[in-house]
Amino acid sequence: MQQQAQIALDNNWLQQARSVVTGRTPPPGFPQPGAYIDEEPHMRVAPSMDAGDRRIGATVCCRQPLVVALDNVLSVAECEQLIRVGEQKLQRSMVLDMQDGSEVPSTVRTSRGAWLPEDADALLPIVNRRLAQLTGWPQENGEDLHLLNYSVGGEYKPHHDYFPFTEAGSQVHLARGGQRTATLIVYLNDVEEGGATVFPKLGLSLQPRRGHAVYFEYTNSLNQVNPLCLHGGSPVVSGEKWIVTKWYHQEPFEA
Ligand SMILES: O=C(O)CCC(=O)C(=O)O
Ligand SMILES: [Fe+2]
Repeated sequence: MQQQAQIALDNNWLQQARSVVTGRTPPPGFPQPGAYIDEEPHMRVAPSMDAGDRRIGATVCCRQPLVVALDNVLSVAECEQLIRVGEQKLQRSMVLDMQDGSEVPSTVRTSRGAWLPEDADALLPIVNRRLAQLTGWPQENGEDLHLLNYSVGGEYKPHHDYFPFTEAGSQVHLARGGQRTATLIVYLNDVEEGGATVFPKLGLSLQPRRGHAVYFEYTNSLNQVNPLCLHGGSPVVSGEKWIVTKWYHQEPFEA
């Protein structure tokens, strides 16, 4: 009896949620009570995927939420070139202040970062096109690639890439293309020791390998976000770590 009432409540909520969802993006800040509802993943995963100018191998690490390990995303020369393009511009990494949405120096993220705008180098349009084809997200829904460099001890403590709907500071970011939906992290070098990308709630850990990548999805069509996608970059023990991250949004992203 108790259980039936619960189901009726959930269905009712789902109905309400669907009725407000018009087109692809629900109203900004639409509150999402209840558990995350799994949907068909956005990325069409196959063991060997056509990314336009090369084939990329994919291994599903987790189905719900979708986490995929990818190999051969960038060549050795491309990894080196992306580091060269961005290394002059590296700055101490920032995080969002959840009160006002401004960027503040982070203790959660001890790394240096730089944005790689599309016009920074002839390689960027090639890579952006390839990643869009691979993931199925329109290229314009992606932010510019973001380069990160961690030295020994550098880490990115477990966090979510989405903007919490309830935080005032998220609103300015949600206004630029809606919620983030998916993340692709490409490893630009092998890390001697440490530096794995970890998903503590999924029991997953991926060791950086040059040219390989990890991709994951965390927002559904009801505008809910999946807390199981908590992830972080564990501390580098020896060597250093270079990555580029691509964040995709529900709608075209306005820089
Ligand atoms: O360094 C990592 O492995 C994780 C990076 C990350 O979470 C991000 O760039 O959003
Ligand atoms: Fe992240």
